[in-house]
Order: sequence, then C-alpha cells, then structure tokens
Amino acid sequence: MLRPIRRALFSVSDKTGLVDFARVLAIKYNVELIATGGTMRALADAGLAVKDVADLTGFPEILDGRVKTLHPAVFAGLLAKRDKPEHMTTLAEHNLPEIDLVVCNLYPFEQTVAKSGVTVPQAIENIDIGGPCMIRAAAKNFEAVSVLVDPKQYTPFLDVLAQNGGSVTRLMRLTSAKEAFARIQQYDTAIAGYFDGLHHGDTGDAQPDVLQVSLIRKQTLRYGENPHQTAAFYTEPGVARPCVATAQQLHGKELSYNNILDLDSALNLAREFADPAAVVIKHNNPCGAATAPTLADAFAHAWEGDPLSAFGGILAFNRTVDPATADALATGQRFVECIIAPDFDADAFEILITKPTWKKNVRLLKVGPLFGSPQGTDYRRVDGGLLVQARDVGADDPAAWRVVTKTEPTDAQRAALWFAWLVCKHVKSNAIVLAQGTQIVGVGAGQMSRVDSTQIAIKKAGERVKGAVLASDAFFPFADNVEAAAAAGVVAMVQPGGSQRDQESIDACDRHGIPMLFTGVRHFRH
Ligand SMILES: NC(=O)c1ncn([C@@H]2O[C@H](COP(=O)(O)O)[C@@H](O)[C@H]2O)c1NC=O
Repeated sequence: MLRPIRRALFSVSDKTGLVDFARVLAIKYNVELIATGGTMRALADAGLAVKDVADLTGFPEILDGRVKTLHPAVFAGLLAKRDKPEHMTTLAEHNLPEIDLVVCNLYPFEQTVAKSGVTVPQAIENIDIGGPCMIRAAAKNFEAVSVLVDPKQYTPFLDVLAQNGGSVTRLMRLTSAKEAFARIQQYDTAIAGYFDGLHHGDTGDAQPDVLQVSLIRKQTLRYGENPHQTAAFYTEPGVARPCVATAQQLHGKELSYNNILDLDSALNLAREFADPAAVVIKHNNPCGAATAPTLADAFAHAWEGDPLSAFGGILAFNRTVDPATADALATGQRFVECIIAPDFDADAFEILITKPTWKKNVRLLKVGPLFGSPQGTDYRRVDGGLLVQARDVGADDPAAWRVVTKTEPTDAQRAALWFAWLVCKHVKSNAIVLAQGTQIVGVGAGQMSRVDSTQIAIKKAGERVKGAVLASDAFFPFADNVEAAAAAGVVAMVQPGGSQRDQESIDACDRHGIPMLFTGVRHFRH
C-alpha cells in the first residue's frame, strides 16, 4: 500500500547527503521537517524550514544529549497503528502528530572503538540510545512508517517517491525496515563485543560465552574455491587498518575467492619484515620471499626462490612499488595474478598496466602504509561450529632462542635463521623452509610427514641447499630430518624443540658440527 510522506524526523550523526535529501523532501514533496539539535542546525544553515524536536516534545535536550528524542510525543507518532481508530483517537487527544519517516544514523561507535587509544568513557558516550529506539519503532511500524539508516538509501528512496507521486510503496518500507533491524543488530553486536572485551580484561577469560559476529557483505564473488560453490566476501564493520579487507583495487579483473585468501597470506608475510620485502604466494603458501636493500632486488630474489611455482602467483610488497620493481616484474615470461602493496608509484603503475602481456587482468591492490600485525580473532569453520583462537602474532623473540648444540651459529646464520623462521610461520604444516641469507631457496609445505617436507624443500633448493639454513615450524620427532638436511649441505637449523627425542636431533647436529637453536615457540598452521 502506498503511504504519502507528510512529516519526517531527522537525527543523523553522519550528515553526508543530508541537506540535498531534505531539500527535495521539503521543496518537491512539501514534507514537514523536524530534527534534533545538530541535524536541525545543518538543515537551518542550508536555508531549510525545520522544526526543533524539542518543540514537538515540549522538552529540551538534556544530559549532554543522552535524552533528546526519548519522549512519548516522538514514539507515539511513530508507533500508532494508522488503521486502528483507538490509536488515532489517542494521538488526537494528546495532540501528537503522526511521523511518516525517520532518517537516523547512529553515533559512530564502531569507528570510535576502532581507533587506537580510545578510552572507556569515549566509547560509552558513543553508544547511541535514542537513535536505535526510534529506528526500531519506525521499523516495527513499517506498514505506515519509513526508516532510513544510511545516506546510501536516500537516492533509491527519492526514486520511489518520484515514481509514486510522493508516496512510498510497501515494498520500500519493508526493505528499509529489514535494513534498519540489520543495522541495529550490527550496532549492538559491536557494542556487545566491546563489553565482552572489557569483561575479559577484568576476568582473564579469553573467549566469550556467546560469540556474536556481525559482518557486512563487501562483495559477491563469482564463485568460491571452485566454480560450483557460491561465495561472498564479508568484512568487519569499521575496520580501518591496512589489510586485504580495506585494500583498494586500482586495476584489473574482479578478485576471486582464492585471490583474496592468497592476498591475505601474502600481505601478512610481507609485513613481517622491516627491510624492503617481496613475497610470492601460490595456493596460500610462500614459494618465494626475500628482503634486500632495494625492493627490485627483493623481488628478483623472491622470484628466483622457485620461478616455476611463481608463475601465476600472488605478490605482496611491504614498500611502494617503484619503477625498477615494476620493470623487473613486467619483463620476460613472468606472469602474476595479483599484486598488493602499500602503494604504486605513478610510473610503476603505468608500467604494470601497459607493459606485460597480462596487463589487462592483473589485479593491483593498494593497502596504504603497513603498520602493526593483523588484529582480531582467528575463526575456522567446522561442521556444526566455529573454532576461535587468538591470532598467531607477537610470540617470537630471537633474543630468547637457545643454542642447544656444541657449535654456535655465526651472526650471519642467526640472521638467516630469523628470516627463515618468519617465513616458516606462514607455511602450512608440516613446514620446512630453507634460506640463503634473506632469500628463500626451498619450501616444503603441508606434508603429513616432516621428513617429506624436508625432502621437498631440499629438492626445491637444488644446488642452493649447500650452505642454506633450515627452519622447522614444529619440533623434529626424530633425527631423520637433521640427517637428511646435513647430508644435503644445510649449515644451521632452528626449530621449537620440545620432542622427547630432542637429544637425538641435537646429537645428530653435533656429529655434523651444525648449530641448532630452539625457539620455544611453535608455529603450526593447519
Ligand atoms: N538521546 C536521544 O534521545 C537521541 N536521539 C537521537 N540521538 C542520536 O543523535 C544523533 C544526532 O544528533 P544531532 O542531531 O544533535 O547531531 C543521531 O546519531 C541520533 O541517533 C540520540 N542520542 C543518543 O542516544
């Protein structure tokens, strides 16, 4: 059923598009505008006739804005059933006007708590009370009342008014009511999550009793891991940190499900390093990674890690891509699917979109300056549930590593072991990584037996295994890994330690005169 809009109540924190929208309502459709303090001033400053909500309620805004619209004059006008005579009589008896449209967006709670260093009082003051109440009331009475909770809804709403002579269709009201309740749920989930964090801080409890997750669909994907699987990409509301969810795609084909997974892995590895770094990911595992004084050298060394596997790979850099790096990338038979970096120098961008044969398709993503580690909680779906854990960040301290062999590593070996260890953390278990300096030369990933991973890494390294260092994401259960690595020419090793047979591996290293260090930290990645 069509409903005309005669009176609209505005109360918005985000004033984007407000004036233009309200102007059309007032001028074209003769809608009476009512608004709360700041919103009213914005409308009045733009020359629109607008009534203060305090004139409607007969009550001033009090308690620093904690109470402004929480009044029967507002809620009766929203909740009265227009088809119930008793309700309409009650409105008339109390001289309460019907409100046909609520335009309300909420205090920016999500954005506030996403900022670093926000205090509890700042977070609390950004919990909107009156707004959600109005939104709920209007949405509940959607048979008569319309509600808009996001500036993005203004244009489609005006389109419906234009198509229906200033009236709103039932479908539009129903759609906006659905969106209103979804927004309230999302808002409350963010607040509940914040309080949960506060509560954990006080109780030491690591995970919530009830897990509420509210995510926003950023993109519908063409398909999932395989073409017969439907898929979409959902992101956390208010997320602002540099990550794949906030990255801006500057060029190329639409991202696929597998691209997003690989980009996330690539970026999370690249950001581990302070020096210019390049990372090549294939099927969620690094096949090349390197740091060097220049990004172009880092790229060349990363690609050399395993050029066969790098073909069609996903690349991440921890510095702005410069022309020298872009040139190297665009030269020869190389082919890459996606590149993610803090930024692309204008000339580098031009090279990448004009020079290589794959220029049209390559997806270029700018993520902005990298800082901090990936945040939040790790989720993993299992049938009938969700596994939740803290992220694997911040556990490593090379100063706390223990040399367990008679032979001490050289400084150069220590530096190479640290590099290999950081890469190893991002390889699927069982993970074995071989490095020469700060260049990966062999990776053994995802094998069911550790010694198989070692053999694969050695095979991948070829001649470069001679003089390489080795990192293992978990302890050596037997001395067979040490024997295989030593026979191939590995010169130093790092592993967590903690096996009942540690001594066998230590003895094997001592027999070969190879230094081995224990990290005391494991990095399984299943
Ligand atoms: N307290 C209330 O009665 C109340 N009513 C509406 N608000 C919010 O006040 C904001 C708009 O305020 P202003 O128009 O003063 O800029 C909106 O985000 C709206 O959701 C309220 N604020 C907080 O609860």
